[in-house]
Amino acid sequence: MITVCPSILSADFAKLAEEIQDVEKKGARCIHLDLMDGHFVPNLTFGIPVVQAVRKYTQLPFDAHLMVEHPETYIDGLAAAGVTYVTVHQEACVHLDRVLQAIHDAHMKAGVALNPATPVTTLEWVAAQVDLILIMSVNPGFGGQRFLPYAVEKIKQARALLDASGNTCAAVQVDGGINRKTAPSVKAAGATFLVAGSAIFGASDRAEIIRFLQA
Ligand SMILES: O=C(CO)[C@H](O)[C@H](O)COP(=O)(O)O
Ligand SMILES: [Co+2]
Repeated sequence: MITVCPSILSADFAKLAEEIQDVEKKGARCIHLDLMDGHFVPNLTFGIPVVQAVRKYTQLPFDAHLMVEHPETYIDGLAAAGVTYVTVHQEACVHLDRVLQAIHDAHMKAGVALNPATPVTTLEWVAAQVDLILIMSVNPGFGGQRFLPYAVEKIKQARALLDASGNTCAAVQVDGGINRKTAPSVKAAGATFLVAGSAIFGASDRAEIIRFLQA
C-alpha cells in the first residue's frame, strides 16, 4: 500500500488552505510540510503558526519534514498543532536517540531523514525505534530538482536495515524529484511513502497523477 504525500512546497502559498483541500479531494492520503529555517538548508519556508493555521482545513495526517537546526525545539509546538509524523534530519541531530524519544513522548510518530551523501548505516542503532526512514533523493532545500538515481539503492538498504532490526512496521519514504518517470523504481526498491511536490501541484490533472503514484 502506497501513501502519496503532496509536498505543499510547490503549492500556491497565497491560497494554502484551498490547495490542501484540493489535493485531499483528489486522493492524497497525507500532507507533507517542509519546514526550512534558512540555516540547515539555504531556504526559508514556514513554521509552526502556519501548520496550526491550516490544520483545521483537512482531516489528512500531517507529515512534517524538519529541515532545521535544533529540531528538538519544534516538537511540542508540532504536537500541539496536530502533526502525526515528525521527521528530523540525522545531520541536524547530535543526540538523535534523545530526539526520537522526545517525539514519541509527545505522542507522534518519529522519522529520520538522510541527505543524499549520508549513509544508511548511520541509522543502525536507532532503526528499531523509528517509524519512518526518509531517503532524500535531492539535496534538501528546494522543490523541482532532479532525482538522484543512487537514492534507489539507499531505499533498498533502508528497507533491509529496518527488516534486520525487526522493525517491519516502519515505512521507507522518498522525497525529491518523484514523478511519473522515477516513481516505479522507488516503489520497486521498497518505498511506500512517496513525497511529490512539483509533479502534483504542477499537474493539469492532479487526481490522475496522485492515482498513478499510488498505484
Ligand atoms: O523536502 C523537499 C525539498 O527539500 C520537498 O519535499 C521536495 O523537494 C518536494 O519537491 P519535488 O517533488 O518538486 O522535488
Ligand atoms: Co520534504
